[in-house]
Amino acid sequence: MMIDKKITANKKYVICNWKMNGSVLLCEEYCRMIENLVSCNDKNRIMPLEIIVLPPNPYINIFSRLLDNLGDINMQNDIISVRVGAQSISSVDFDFGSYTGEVSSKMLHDIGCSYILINHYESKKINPTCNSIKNIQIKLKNSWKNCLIPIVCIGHTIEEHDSINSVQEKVFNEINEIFSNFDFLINESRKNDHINDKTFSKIEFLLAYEPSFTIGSDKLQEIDKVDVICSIIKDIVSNNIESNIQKYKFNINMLGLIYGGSIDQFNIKYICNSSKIDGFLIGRKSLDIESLTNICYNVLNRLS
Ligand SMILES: O=C(CO)COP(=O)(O)O
Repeated sequence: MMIDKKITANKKYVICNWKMNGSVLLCEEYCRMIENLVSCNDKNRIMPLEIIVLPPNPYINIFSRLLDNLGDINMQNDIISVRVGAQSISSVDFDFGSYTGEVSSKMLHDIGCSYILINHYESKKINPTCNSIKNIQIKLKNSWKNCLIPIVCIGHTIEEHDSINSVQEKVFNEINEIFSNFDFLINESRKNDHINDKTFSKIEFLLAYEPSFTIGSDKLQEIDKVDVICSIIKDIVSNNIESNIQKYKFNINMLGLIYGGSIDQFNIKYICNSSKIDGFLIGRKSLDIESLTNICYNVLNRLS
């Protein structure tokens, strides 16, 4: 497998997955943190940082409104931008209807979400049926249809982790399964009344590599291994789905590869040095403003 250094996103990401945590107070604290980050940031940096916040659904709108109140924060400083997303969408293949308890991607787009987390290990554990490959593909299609950018999680278990070959096989199979039917998904996603070839010229997604045994465990995977696996993943994407998606103006050089699992304010200093990683998916430490600020500073200072 060749390591392709070209495949690097043109910005860096810190993705804050609150999981089933948060409060109005946390929304307010986040806004203060963002103000501080922007005001302290060196405006001459070349690599922009996008902070993506994924609160539980009841807080999405509150957080977005508080963010709006900050004014032109994203304009003042091209280097740091903030976007909001959701942690899950329904696998029901409709925008509206009698589906008690379900939330569609159309609704999430309506309240200002830009991103949607798909195929997260914890969601799969809690609700395997709703996260079958068929349902993941429905979620992908409906995200694109409603202009949401999917953050697609992939990973492997501790048993598979012991051999690079089994990791490679697992991530290869998972990526290929999820992105099989690509033509069909894209064509279906374009059936939205408001979207046609002119307005919907680009397919975007982020891939998040999260080994399941590192999630919530305080065990960061060895950085050398993360580097190797991230290279393998970028190779798999470029070898297997790039040709399929070129016609949809998907730019492989823009693919963001995100790493997640027990990132904190200490280990970020090391893992930040990886040239293969375009950003981080953070769980517990995204709830701790001091740690998160520290993580953001490290990403701003190290990744380039
Ligand atoms: O699952 C994760 C982010 O989506 C990682 O969670 P932790 O950072 O708490 O390990």
